[in-house]
Amino acid sequence: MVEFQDVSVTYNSSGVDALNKINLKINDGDFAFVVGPSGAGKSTLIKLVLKEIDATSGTVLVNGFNLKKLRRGKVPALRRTIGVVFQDFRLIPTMTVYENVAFVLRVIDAPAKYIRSRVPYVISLVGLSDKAKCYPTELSGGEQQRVALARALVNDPQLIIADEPTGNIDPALSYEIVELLKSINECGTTILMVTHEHDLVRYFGGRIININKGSIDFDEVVGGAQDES
Ligand SMILES: Nc1ncnc2c1ncn2[C@@H]1O[C@H](COP(=O)(O)OP(=O)(O)OP(=O)(O)O)[C@@H](O)[C@H]1O
Repeated sequence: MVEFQDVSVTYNSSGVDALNKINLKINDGDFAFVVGPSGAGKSTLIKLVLKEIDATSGTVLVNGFNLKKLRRGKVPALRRTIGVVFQDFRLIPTMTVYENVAFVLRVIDAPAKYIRSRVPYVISLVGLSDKAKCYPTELSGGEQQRVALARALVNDPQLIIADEPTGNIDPALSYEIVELLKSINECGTTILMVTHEHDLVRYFGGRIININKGSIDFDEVVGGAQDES
């Protein structure tokens, strides 16, 4: 669950009011698109959820943590409840698909036996079992993003944040990535997807949160074009 109560962010360095008294609630199991023009405050919102920055005022609650009260030492515990997928994949080029995904579990000292069963399972969920031994450079952009998704999923997070996940891939493959996020969401994971791609949002529909100049000017569930066909 993600909840923003009257949250504002002013960046000291620029004096910019990036978010202005935002109120927002995303329940467990929701799927929401976050849209809005460049500079609207979308990345600021994501940085708050990950506690990369703190709110200037207001309260941010994420997966049972009150971020204002969360001490530095507890931030890794918060972040373990969240999987993040970035536009530029951020895979480790010297590691295979399997190793990229396993790495997340190794860092948190997961038992080797668990890693051996969990990693192939998650790789199969994203349809890449036959590529497990490949290196990122041997994969298409869409496949690399699937690996990034497997890596975000492997720790069984409550929430996945996908920050422009389709920004670097072929438009036709973008739909597959969102389908995959949808199927992950159907298994109970909350998904927050930031995107500039209006065609995708129109096609899938669902909850759309539009941020404009630091304020939410639209937060509604709309039907998608796919529902009409
Ligand atoms: N670290 C920072 N220091 C100072 N100002 C910042 C910083 N990060 C963002 N801003 C400003 O805050 C406002 C919101 O920026 P933000 O990055 O959240 O927008 P965005 O909606 O994610 O944009 P984009 O779609 O281009 O990524 C902008 O005016 C931006 O210039």
